[in-house]
Amino acid sequence: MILDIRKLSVTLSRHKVLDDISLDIAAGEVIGLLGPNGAGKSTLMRAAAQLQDYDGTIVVEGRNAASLSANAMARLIAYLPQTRTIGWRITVRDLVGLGRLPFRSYGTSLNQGDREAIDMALRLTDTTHLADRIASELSGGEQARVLTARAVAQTTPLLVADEPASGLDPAHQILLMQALRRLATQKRAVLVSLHDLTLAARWCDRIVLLDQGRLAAQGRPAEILTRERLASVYGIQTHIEQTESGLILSPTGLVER
Ligand SMILES: Nc1ncnc2c1ncn2[C@@H]1O[C@H](COP(=O)(O)OP(=O)(O)OP(=O)(O)O)[C@@H](O)[C@H]1O
Repeated sequence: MILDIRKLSVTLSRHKVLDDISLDIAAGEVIGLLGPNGAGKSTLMRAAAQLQDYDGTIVVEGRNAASLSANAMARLIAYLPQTRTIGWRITVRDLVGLGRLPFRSYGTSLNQGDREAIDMALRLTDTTHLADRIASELSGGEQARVLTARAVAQTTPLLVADEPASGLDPAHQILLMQALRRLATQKRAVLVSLHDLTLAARWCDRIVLLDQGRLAAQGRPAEILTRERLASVYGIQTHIEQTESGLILSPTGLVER
């Protein structure tokens, strides 16, 4: 098991933001973390990356995450936060290269393995042609892809990505999901939060659905993303169609409450 979360609870300003969440992620899996705004997705991801205090246990690759050093954690989990604005003048290649820091001793230069990881991350995110540009001068979607590349370059067993598809054009959304699928191999896995139901249904092995800090359901996309459940969790009416390329889910309106 790559990630094992047991009885995770988080309380912020006396408000229980996550309540008794248990889930595990095996090697090879892409897990889609879904739920309405405020459901607790970012909080769960931040807790998994040890950026958030919590109650419960989080085990990464058999090791209790709470007892790991920051550097050891950075070799196990790459975390892509939701906010993705680049505030400094740095080239794209140098920024993506920051993903290699956990593997380098202070003051040493990039080795062949580092350069290969950076090139792979640039390729997977379709940012190779941007490598020599100043990252802060890129468009919003380009900056988002570059920051995804930085996390990919970390080559960790687990990638935790908070809404990496937001702001991307449709082609780059598909490229991103293909890249996440490619990253999930026998040794690696991905936890990704998404608001696009079709992307989640088509590209994720499993959906974990949060609702008001609780685990509403988890399982295969077709089992979880049903009209009834989407109505009760998101308050939407949804047109669902099974096509040759997979499930398509289009929200068509709001449920009258
Ligand atoms: N510091 C804080 N103090 C109090 N409540 C907080 C704090 N940070 C977050 N929250 C609350 O925790 C809940 C979960 O927030 P979180 O960001 O995890 O949701 P989310 O599912 O990622 O939402 P979104 O889809 O909007 O990104 C929200 O109700 C939010 O208002």
